[in-house]
Amino acid sequence: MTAAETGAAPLVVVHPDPAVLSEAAAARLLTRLLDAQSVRTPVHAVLTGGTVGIKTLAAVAASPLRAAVDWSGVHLWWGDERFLPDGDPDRNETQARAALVDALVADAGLPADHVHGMPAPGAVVDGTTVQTPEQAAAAYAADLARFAPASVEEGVPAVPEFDVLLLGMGPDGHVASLFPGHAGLAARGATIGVHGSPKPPPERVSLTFDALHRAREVWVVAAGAEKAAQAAAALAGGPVTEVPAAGARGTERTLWLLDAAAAALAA
Ligand SMILES: O=C1O[C@H](COP(=O)(O)O)[C@@H](O)[C@H](O)[C@H]1O
Repeated sequence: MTAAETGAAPLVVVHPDPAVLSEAAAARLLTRLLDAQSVRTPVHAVLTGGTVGIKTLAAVAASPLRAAVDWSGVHLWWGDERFLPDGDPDRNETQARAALVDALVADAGLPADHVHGMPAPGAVVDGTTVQTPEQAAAAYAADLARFAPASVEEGVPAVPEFDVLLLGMGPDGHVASLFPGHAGLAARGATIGVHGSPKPPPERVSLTFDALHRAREVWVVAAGAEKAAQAAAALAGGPVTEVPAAGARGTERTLWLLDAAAAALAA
């Protein structure tokens, strides 16, 4: 089975513009966390970088509904990270912290140790200094494994069954840091170190498709005419080697949340 045939077929929701898209995605994310908390705790959410991803977090921060979530029972993860020093403004974590995460820790009861950022260069993890994307990826895989179900099938990576996993999509069709033509598209295990990213910075850390596919719900959020061709190609089924977003699938639901410009070429 190919990545594009794994999991739930995509459902597309189109919003008129990026502002409404971000507000709607934020409302949907809060509702998803609430619904998940009604059946289990803790719940696990995977955040994304990118334009709409960060705007969505800012909309969560501004929403009165965020008080309805029990943040003490939420774990936050990232789908990918730029391998840059801690606090660098181009890190997805830095942007997410500024938009939402730091405020949740400061005043909404989100425990600081529930914020699972991908290790930056120079971070010390279990006594070892992280110097390469591969070392960061291995450390992140170990953290993910702490929250995996007690038993997983052979070949399935030890990661939580994420309740919701957000992904932005680049104009080249990349999701997380899984880029067209890169060997990482076929990587096994939970995480990979990435070199030679066509979008700066060149070094990154990413979840693999195997890990993304452990999410109950995968949501691709994208806006703008420059995303339209790859959105249409992904929704038409790939191939994943050329359009990685085609492989973004959740076990229970795959949602594409687009603005009208990004959806313009989709059938
Ligand atoms: O580099 C990245 O880019 C994508 C998409 O970003 P956008 O600004 O074109 O929306 C993002 O999803 C990914 O997390 C990030 O590392």
